[in-house]
Amino acid sequence: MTQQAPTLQAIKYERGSLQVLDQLRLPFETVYKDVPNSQQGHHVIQTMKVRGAPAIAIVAALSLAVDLHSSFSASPASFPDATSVSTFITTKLTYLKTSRPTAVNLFEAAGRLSSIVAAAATSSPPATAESVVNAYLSAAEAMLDRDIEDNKNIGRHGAEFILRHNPHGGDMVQVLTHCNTGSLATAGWGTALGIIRDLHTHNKLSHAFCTETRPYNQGSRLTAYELVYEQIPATLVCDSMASALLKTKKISAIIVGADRVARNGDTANKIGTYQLAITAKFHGVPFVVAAPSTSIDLQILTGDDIPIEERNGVEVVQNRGRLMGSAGGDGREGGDVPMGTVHVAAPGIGVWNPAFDVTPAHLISAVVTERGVCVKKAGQNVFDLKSFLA
Ligand SMILES: CSC[C@H]1O[C@H](OP(=O)(O)O)[C@H](O)[C@@H]1O
Repeated sequence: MTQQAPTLQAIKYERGSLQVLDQLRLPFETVYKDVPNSQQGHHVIQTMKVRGAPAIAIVAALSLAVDLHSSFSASPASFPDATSVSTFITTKLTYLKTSRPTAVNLFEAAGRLSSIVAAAATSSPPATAESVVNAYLSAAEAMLDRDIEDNKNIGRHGAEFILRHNPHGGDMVQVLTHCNTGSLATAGWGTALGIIRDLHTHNKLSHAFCTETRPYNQGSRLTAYELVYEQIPATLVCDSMASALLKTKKISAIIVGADRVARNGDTANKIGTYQLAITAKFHGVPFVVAAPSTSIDLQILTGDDIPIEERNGVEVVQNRGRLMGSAGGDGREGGDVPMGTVHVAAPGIGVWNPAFDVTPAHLISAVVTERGVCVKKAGQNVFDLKSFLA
């Protein structure tokens, strides 16, 4: 077994304090940004200083935890009873849910935390403001360890599946992944990248390929950073190289994350995922979606109903990186764009910038969760995730 290097930490939390690694500044600068309240939580999520479906939910919940802890500590009189606390929490959760629309984890967490708070506020013996505050803090804080535990299980289940379904045989695999699904998208270890970590830890990974993942470059800036940091054998490819890679290299599987999986298995994930699934099908390569069960939205029957975030076109026409020969970055401190942003497109051109696309279930080989691997029944083109999660 390969010695596990410490994985990067996107989120630093202790009661009363939250910091997030500013991912707009990676891989060139490691800067942690304080998140003292829900408004800043909304900001760091919306500007993608922190991103990744699980991380979005966790940072939203913990930004409210810090907000609630400091507000209650500073002025207990502002919270005369349990109802005043639950109203504060519900209002802030409603606001945090407006930060980004596609990743269902944020909405699942908000719903679950609201239920916990409502139960605490109506419990007997009669609830107090403090008892409801503590109920929220405990539930929000538990998300950190739970996410890491889920990701370790996803890694184990996914690695077993990929080794068992390697189209090239043998006990070592080469895989391709898209976007960033590692410690920078979660509380730690990661989902699709967690599978890669598990394979590497057990000496079953001969090589990992990652796409740059235009336009935000989660692959070249974040996944490549994680892989290099942990000395996992890896190669960066342009998004446009994926089909040529599958044609010329013995790729055992394509592994991706998910922002929202519909009940039938249709999956919304980073833009570019759909075309990877198409080329995987063409080349007979297993296409594996890795996500915690909190990314599965049983309320949505098919991918047609998944809201797809469209982001500002500036993210397409401006490239991110370090200006060569510069002191590093564009000189703006704490801006909402990555360091060294340069304009790379003809001024005046129109831009379409959907942040996600939907991969239909019939192109997906398996949905790997912390509970195990869901596959389609023989002859079926869709998954039955409701039964799988029952
Ligand atoms: C485990 S992260 C899941 C998912 O989130 C990423 O999107 P974004 O970077 O815009 O937050 C990407 O789609 C990942 O696959």
